[in-house]
Amino acid sequence: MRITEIREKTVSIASPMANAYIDFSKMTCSVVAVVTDVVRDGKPVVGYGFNSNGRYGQGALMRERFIDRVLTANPDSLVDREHDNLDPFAIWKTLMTNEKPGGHGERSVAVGTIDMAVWDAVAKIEGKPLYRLLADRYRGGEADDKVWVYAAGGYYYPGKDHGKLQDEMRGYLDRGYKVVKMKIGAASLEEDLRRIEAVLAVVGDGKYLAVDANGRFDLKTAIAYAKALLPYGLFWYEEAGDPLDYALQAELAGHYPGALATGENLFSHQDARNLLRYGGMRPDRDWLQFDCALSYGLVEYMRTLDVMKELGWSTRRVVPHGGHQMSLNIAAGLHLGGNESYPDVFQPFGGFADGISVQDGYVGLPQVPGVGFEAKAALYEVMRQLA
Ligand SMILES: O=C([O-])CC(=O)C(=O)O
Ligand SMILES: [Mg+2]
Repeated sequence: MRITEIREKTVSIASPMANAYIDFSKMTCSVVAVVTDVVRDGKPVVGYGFNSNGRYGQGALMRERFIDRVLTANPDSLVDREHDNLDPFAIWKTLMTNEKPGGHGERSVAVGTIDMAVWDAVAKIEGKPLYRLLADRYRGGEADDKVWVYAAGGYYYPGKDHGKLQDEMRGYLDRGYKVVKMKIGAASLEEDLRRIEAVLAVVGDGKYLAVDANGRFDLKTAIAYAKALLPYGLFWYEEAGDPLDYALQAELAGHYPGALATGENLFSHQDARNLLRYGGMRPDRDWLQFDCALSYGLVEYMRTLDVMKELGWSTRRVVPHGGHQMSLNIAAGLHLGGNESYPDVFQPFGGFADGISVQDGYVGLPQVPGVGFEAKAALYEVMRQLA
């Protein structure tokens, strides 16, 4: 049993929208295919992955370092004998040969994307949906059969007025979502409050609305927003300041008794541990948003979940960033609190399997082997072209 080839390509996920920090006019992501010599249903098993959004494609790193390490390793060293399958942990270790500690980012995206494709292949070889495999191996067989999801959008677009923002949010509620998320921080506080009130007029109550500042604010601005947001009783207030500014995050918590969320731009279990040690995050109300696709994949994600456990956090406090099916599988299989969803943006990568609707804010998973990419036709069309 061996990996015969790893292919990658960069695809565009460009759109005119912006959050408080970047616009997406040139955004790309990597798509990866891990081709194996294992045959199922008369065809070689191919695992697929992609790297979520926001960090651009990482094909150069894959081509220059990572793919070769796997293809030149002794194939027997990458096999999991106990399960007669590929070994994602051994492959991860091979990928990370001669990589120094620290400095997580870019390479964590390259590795996370390949790792996703490896797990997709592993679940296909085992003939199970990935979430089922994860529950069987790591949670005594107990999987969640549906996952809480919220609809993320509410971006700034040229010419987008409050009416269009309201239409967008109404569209999410019509499709079964209960909680929606919108961007803040690219307008003045006064204008953002008007946008928030426009959305509240649609969703009905602050508990159905989360807001995301994408790391834009300094401490003073973060606190000014905190004071203004508090009376709305929002679902969460996300990424107020720089993702690595744990002192800001901790100080902010002292001014905001409501729920805070952050973590999508932390790419290792060490960075996650620093957030939990020094960021003042509260395990009884706050939310963590680590995204495996950006942060060295599921192998590293399990280390992050271990760190959380050591520091007194339930896995149910994690709702990953990225709106992808990989995190949906991890959520269902490893008992996370939910998952982000992009019903409209980042297509065809946003959203979940075709024909599975969101009901009362929960979504089910397709019963196909692997991550479920084959059950999302528009996405599979992009992936299929690779292998
Ligand atoms: O706008 C982005 O970069 C995506 C983001 O923060 C989120 O989905 O929470
Ligand atoms: Mg965010």
